[in-house]
Amino acid sequence: KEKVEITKEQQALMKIITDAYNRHQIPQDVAKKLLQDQYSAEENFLLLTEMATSQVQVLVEFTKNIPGFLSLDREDQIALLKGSAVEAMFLRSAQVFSRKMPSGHTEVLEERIRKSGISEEFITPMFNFYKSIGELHMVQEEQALLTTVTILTPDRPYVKDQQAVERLQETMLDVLRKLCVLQHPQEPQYFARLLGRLTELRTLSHYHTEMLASWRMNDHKFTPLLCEIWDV
Ligand SMILES: N#Cc1ccccc1NC(=O)[C@H](C1CCCCC1)n1c(-c2ccc(Cl)cc2)nc2cc(F)c(F)cc21
Repeated sequence: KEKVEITKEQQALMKIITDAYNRHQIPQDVAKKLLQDQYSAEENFLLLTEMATSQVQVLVEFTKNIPGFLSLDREDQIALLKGSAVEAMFLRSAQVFSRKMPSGHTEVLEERIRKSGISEEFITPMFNFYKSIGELHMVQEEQALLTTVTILTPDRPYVKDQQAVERLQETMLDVLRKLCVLQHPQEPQYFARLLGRLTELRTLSHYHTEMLASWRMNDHKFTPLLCEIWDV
């Protein structure tokens, strides 16, 4: 049984990523808002576009703290941000949904989201993903590294130097793998399960354009930044 050990450099890398991840979170907590009041489909859609717009802004700030990201080709940096923004939003939403809440709150939150305006066909795959993320009981370092691994996906559209991105992603995957072994010693397949969620995340993110277009209301308005990032 090989002894898994996180090196000093990997420890430092994990701290940089986790601190940046915790620093760059959206201030107002949408879950609290949703638990407080019931909103119309229009108000919920506006709330979503506001959340998603500020999410993109904090994502840009977060990536500046990923060691090596700023050394990538500038156009590749943009391609990675554009290619991962929707997945990062669903990953963040899943982490918010999976947070420990007072009993009964998660059920209320789920109900409010079910009734928010999203069309029926997307509710099940979305909550299946949220619950599968919840079952992993990730520690914050794992959440931060998983988001980083998602951002550093080499095969996003328009990435020119895929090898450079691959090298960065492999560095992060190595730390994440060791962390999983150390955090979940009884579950040798935990790391594989974690990566399997990224496949589910990519599938869910393919629906996002339809999810927005089918929001139960007319005249969907988007911010200029979202028009850039979401193919709407
Ligand atoms: N959280 C969060 C979050 C953080 C950054 C960016 C977007 C976020 N998501 C959001 O705000 C939306 C709200 C927006 C108002 C109407 C109801 C959904 N959201 C989504 C959801 C994201 C996308 C798409 Cl197409 C459908 C749903 N899954 C959520 C799960 C949660 F538990 C949660 F509280 C909020 C959640």
